[in-house]
Amino acid sequence: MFKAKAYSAASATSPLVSSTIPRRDTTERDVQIEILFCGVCHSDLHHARDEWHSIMPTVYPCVPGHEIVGRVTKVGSAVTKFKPGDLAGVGCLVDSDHTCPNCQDGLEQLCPNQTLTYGSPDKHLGGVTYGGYSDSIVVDERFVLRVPANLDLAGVAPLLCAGITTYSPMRRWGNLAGKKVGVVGLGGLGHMGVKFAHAFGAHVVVFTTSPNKKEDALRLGADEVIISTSAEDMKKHAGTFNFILDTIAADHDINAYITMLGRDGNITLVGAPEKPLSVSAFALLFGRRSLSGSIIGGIAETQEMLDFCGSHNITSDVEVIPIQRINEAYERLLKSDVKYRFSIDMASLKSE
Ligand SMILES: NC(=O)c1ccc[n+]([C@@H]2O[C@H](COP(=O)([O-])OP(=O)(O)OC[C@H]3O[C@@H](n4cnc5c(N)ncnc54)[C@H](O)[C@@H]3O)[C@@H](O)[C@H]2O)c1
Repeated sequence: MFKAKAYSAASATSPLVSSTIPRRDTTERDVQIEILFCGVCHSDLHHARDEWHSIMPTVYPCVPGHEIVGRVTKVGSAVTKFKPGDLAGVGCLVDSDHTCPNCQDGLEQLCPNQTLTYGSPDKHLGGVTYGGYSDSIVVDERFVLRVPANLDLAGVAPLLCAGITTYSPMRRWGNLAGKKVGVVGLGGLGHMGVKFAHAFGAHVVVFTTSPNKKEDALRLGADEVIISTSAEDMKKHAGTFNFILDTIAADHDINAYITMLGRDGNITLVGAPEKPLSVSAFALLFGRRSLSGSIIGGIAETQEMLDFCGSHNITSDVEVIPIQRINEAYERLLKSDVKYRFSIDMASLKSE
């Protein structure tokens, strides 16, 4: 075991502060990574403030962060995929049972015995797992991703969660080329959804409550923008979408978006608001529409997404911050005041 530097929260109402955490020594299959950048996902904030208490209560102290990119510093004797000096990525998962039907199908994100990067029981050290707001992490090589060398690393980090979370459901819903695809909420996930839908050849429409995001949405790859507070705008597009990705982090009227779908259209929820949403049966019945959920993606698919980003030159639009500004970043995230993801430069932790 060794000590790593990290930022942790001691309770749902305390700020994140500088601390030290234990990390395990590399075992046979492990890769030790010096973390260079870690994205700030809205899930980090939900977790740090225990907003998902009824589903998965937070154990304190907690260290969030599951959009990790770094450089390998050490590998165990049985590691074959990585060597010291390689770039490496880690997303939301660091282990699974490898034997359940979901794992067998490469869907580790659905494994009932998965280990999340933060907040899961730590099989090695006891306590819970600690995430990427830290200078290092030790992970089983099966959960470590190869990072394309041509991409900006600060912008790569968010691909490990925001990227795969939006890529996976769009891939699952088939060939989107020429289809009318909506993205609801232009935040960290939403802006990646726009980039992927555009790269897949869809006609991309962004729903946003903020008229000032219109220009950005078009720059990111949207073909049209709907200001969702305009009843007239919404009415014009009702019943015309093939697929909609809903990334909203807070309570909202999902029926307004369900009725945007055409026949057999699907709306997939990736946003995870604290409170249940109210769904109108009639909005689904008319048009034989469907509502689904999706959570990150499997490891093979995450690698596929990173390789796709490498060949299409796709990264997240980031504002790079030092770790010392993380609490302020959370407040700004709540006000949608970030274009479009904070990425923490972990070199800032060296001075702690
Ligand atoms: N399903 C998954 O695997 C997965 C993975 C990562 C994050 N998430 C969840 O997805 C959600 C979004 O995460 P993010 O990191 O993109 O957050 P974010 O804060 O960057 O973006 C959320 C967006 O929702 C918009 N929004 C908030 N309230 C709204 C409202 N009432 N009406 C319309 N728009 C509204 C905000 O303006 C913002 O653009 C969070 O709940 C997060 O926990 C889910």
